[in-house]
Amino acid sequence: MLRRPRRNRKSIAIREMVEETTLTTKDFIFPLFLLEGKNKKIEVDSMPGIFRLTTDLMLKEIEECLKLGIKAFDIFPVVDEKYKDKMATQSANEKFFYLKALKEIKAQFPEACIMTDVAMDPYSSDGHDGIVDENGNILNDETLEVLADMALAQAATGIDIIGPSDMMDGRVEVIRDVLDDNNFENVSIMSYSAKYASAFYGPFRDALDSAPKSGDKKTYQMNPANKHEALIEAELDADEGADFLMVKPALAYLDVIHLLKENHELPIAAYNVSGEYSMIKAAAQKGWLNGELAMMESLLSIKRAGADVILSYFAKEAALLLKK
Ligand SMILES: NCc1[nH]cc(CCC(=O)O)c1CC(=O)O
Ligand SMILES: [Mg+2]
Repeated sequence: MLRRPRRNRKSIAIREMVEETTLTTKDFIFPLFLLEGKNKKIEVDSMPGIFRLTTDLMLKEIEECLKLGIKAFDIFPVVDEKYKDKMATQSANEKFFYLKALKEIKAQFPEACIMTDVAMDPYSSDGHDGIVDENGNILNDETLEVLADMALAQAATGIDIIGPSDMMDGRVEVIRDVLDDNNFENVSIMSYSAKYASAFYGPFRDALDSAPKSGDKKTYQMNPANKHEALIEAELDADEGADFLMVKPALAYLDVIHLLKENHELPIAAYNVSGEYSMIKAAAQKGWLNGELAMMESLLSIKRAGADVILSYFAKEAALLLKK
């Protein structure tokens, strides 16, 4: 035999030498769930090890993560039902707890990269990412105004990256315009470009209590059957001024991550979503698979597929392992 691929696997030294993909803590953005109030920490039942935190405790968590080398965080507010309405009004109220918290976090850790989510669902009494009319339709262009106000209010807190996750058409352009018109030309946009209508968001909707009150998100989030349509979404977002293109979820969509990486020069992000986290956690708790190995293999596969940036609830655990 002239060629024996096993020779390049014969020792750790050689295996490491020929390794094609290296996962590092710098790849991660750690999503965090923000609670109103003080000194409260509530675990998400369907996401063991993930907690909703009040601002004071989140500051401590961010400090710990920074020491581990995690430099970027995506912050999602848990909004009490009494603050929700049809127009997601509280999303742009500078006195509302989440905007005050963002300001505090950014002031305390200016070196941290703070990302926020733009979509109506956490603040909406309908639990949808856009405005719902009397017939249950999600209104695209009317929603854009709400998203622009929300993005501007978030930018005013000093955060670094706006993450539109709503899948309305044209929102990247509208957000870019409003940011630029208000001297926030240095605030980045990480667009959820190819965001699929996925069952894997279930635990996240538990965490925020943000599930749609009626219907589903299939008229705006993408059909899991479609790959080439992701190229249209990505091209539009790139043209409209996005700084990053995101694919979400990650593991069931590695082909889409690869496709976007091959076709775009912009950095590609992938969101390793809540359900992907919970599946591994649940199986590990049952002793059905080795949770640490499954976690690292999944994260590595997302990077190998072409992701430059990985949003993952595993970020802290993986950073601890990578440090060892
Ligand atoms: N638009 C809100 C939003 N932003 C991120 C996620 C999901 C993240 C996860 O599952 O971890 C969702 C849920 C949804 O679209 O229903
Ligand atoms: Mg789009």
